[in-house]
Amino acid sequence: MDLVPHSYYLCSAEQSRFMDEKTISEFGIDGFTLMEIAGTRAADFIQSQLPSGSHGVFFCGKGNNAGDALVIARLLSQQGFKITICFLSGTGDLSPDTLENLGLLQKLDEDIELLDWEDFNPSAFDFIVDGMLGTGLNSDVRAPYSDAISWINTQEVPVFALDVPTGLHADSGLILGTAVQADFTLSFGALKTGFYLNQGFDTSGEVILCELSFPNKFKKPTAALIDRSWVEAASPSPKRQKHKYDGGVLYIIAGSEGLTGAGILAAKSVWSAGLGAVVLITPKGLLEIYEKQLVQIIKKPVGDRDDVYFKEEHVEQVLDIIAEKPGKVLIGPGLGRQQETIRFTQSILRNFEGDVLIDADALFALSKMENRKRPEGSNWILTPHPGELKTLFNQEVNDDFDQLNLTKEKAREEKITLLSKGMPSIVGTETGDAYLTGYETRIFSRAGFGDVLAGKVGAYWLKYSSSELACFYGLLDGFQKAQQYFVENSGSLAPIDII
Ligand SMILES: NC(=O)C1=CN([C@@H]2O[C@H](COP(=O)(O)OP(=O)(O)OC[C@H]3O[C@@H](n4cnc5c(N)ncnc54)[C@H](OP(=O)(O)O)[C@@H]3O)[C@@H](O)[C@H]2O)[C@@H](O)CC1
Ligand SMILES: Nc1ncnc2c1ncn2[C@@H]1O[C@H](COP(=O)(O)OP(=O)(O)O)[C@@H](O)[C@H]1O
Ligand SMILES: [K+]
Repeated sequence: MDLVPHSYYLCSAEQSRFMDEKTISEFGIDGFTLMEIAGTRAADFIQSQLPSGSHGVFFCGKGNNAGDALVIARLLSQQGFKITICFLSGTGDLSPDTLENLGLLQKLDEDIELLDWEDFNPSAFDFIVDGMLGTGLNSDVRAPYSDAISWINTQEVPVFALDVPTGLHADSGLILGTAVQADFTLSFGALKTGFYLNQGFDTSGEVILCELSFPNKFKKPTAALIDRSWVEAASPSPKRQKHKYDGGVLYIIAGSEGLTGAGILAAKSVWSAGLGAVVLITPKGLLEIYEKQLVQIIKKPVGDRDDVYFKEEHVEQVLDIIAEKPGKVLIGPGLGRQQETIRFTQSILRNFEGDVLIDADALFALSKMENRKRPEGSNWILTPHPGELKTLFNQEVNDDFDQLNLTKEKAREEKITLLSKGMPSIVGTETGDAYLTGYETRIFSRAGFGDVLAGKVGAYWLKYSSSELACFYGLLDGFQKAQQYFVENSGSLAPIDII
């Protein structure tokens, strides 16, 4: 995580509490001051979104999340905003800092309306602030909080959730009973993993980080968000090549009868990522198809003219080809699941002492392999989709939070790089770190996008010699091209559009 700016860290509720407590007890900035900073930053943002004079209703619980809301209410009232505050649990049991902030608000002598939920009179407000529950959420949302959420979610004005939308679990992104549907979530001190997992992505709206003065040494994240800005800053400049083979060769072992499309997409994707040398290894019976489709790519046929899928008898020939020039191997797209192909794949994986990206049907073969172990000196990147992830590790994956934990655990245990695809796609590293895509990946859930991604990751692996950077660039490249496509075209995205 050393290369990642702290603003891309993703934390759990416990990690947020840890930073909070350490900053208060060890570093010496008290909780009241932190709340003032949080509220000030949030008020600045809200003010930037709305005309002065707007009327906001602030829903407050009894914990510190409500304290943040009261700071914001105080600051905005001084800027000419009209304020209504509605307490869901009254004011008799407020946390100490929240109570103190209520006192400050009352001293202002402004026309601020303070009431309890029972007295709340729904009327026309210009915006809503959710200060009900933050990282203190500990069970399914109870009444009357759930009633307030139902009302909020029928309103058409902007909803600003403080720290976490009420009802959304900060770690897992699961909704506990019900949750506020936010337009903006103003996250304090660190982003939360839950914004990007499970229902979090669709519940949090636009996420804005409001930095607090936590010393960096207290920041211990669960994962980090993949973003082009820091990925580029963290990358060495790729070596300039004099000859096409200088950067190494990507050998693609892909395709079988009926599944040549996967090999074609992967090969085109590698080529378009700018790699100098790509070699597609194919059973000889399919050569003609590839000759027509992949003019610029070198093809190396193995076996006989009537071979239309890989067999164990091709292993020697394939091992000789991939040993010809330094490079890496991408194995899997469209291989099929014939028993002979599975044995072929397993034999390659057992015997090739180099770097391999294992995708699609090669993952299936790997999951059926007894005593699977990387040969000495080789590095592996695995790119399973959720189904393949379960089969590979023989473990149930109930939701995205499970997927994140399993990806981290298995990448570390097996000393591999694991790009676990989905919404979000998650990269686990051998050092036990995890990285998430924070963008919409459901646009890629059509056949073929996995092949394109595998090709890109393979190409970037050669370009940057880092399995992690390869995954980041592969993912970001696809996303960037997809965005570009949507700007320039209408209609649904196809794999070929992002090559
Ligand atoms: N301290 C700091 O430095 C800073 C902290 N910051 C802010 O503090 C927030 C965390 O504050 P917090 O820990 O007080 O928890 P918070 O989310 O307000 O609510 C806890 C209350 O909710 C209640 N409750 C729980 N579950 C419930 C349910 N299902 N349904 C109904 N009620 C439920 C629970 O009641 P109980 O169950 O215990 O009776 C408890 O009283 C954090 O998100 C950030 O906004 C920022 O200001 C930055 C500086
Ligand atoms: N650029 C990208 N960013 C994030 N995730 C991606 C990207 N490209 C592909 N994916 C992930 O890969 C999945 C497609 O892979 P997969 O299911 O294996 O498809 P295929 O049918 O091509 O094998 C997508 O649903 C998405 O989760
Ligand atoms: K909240």
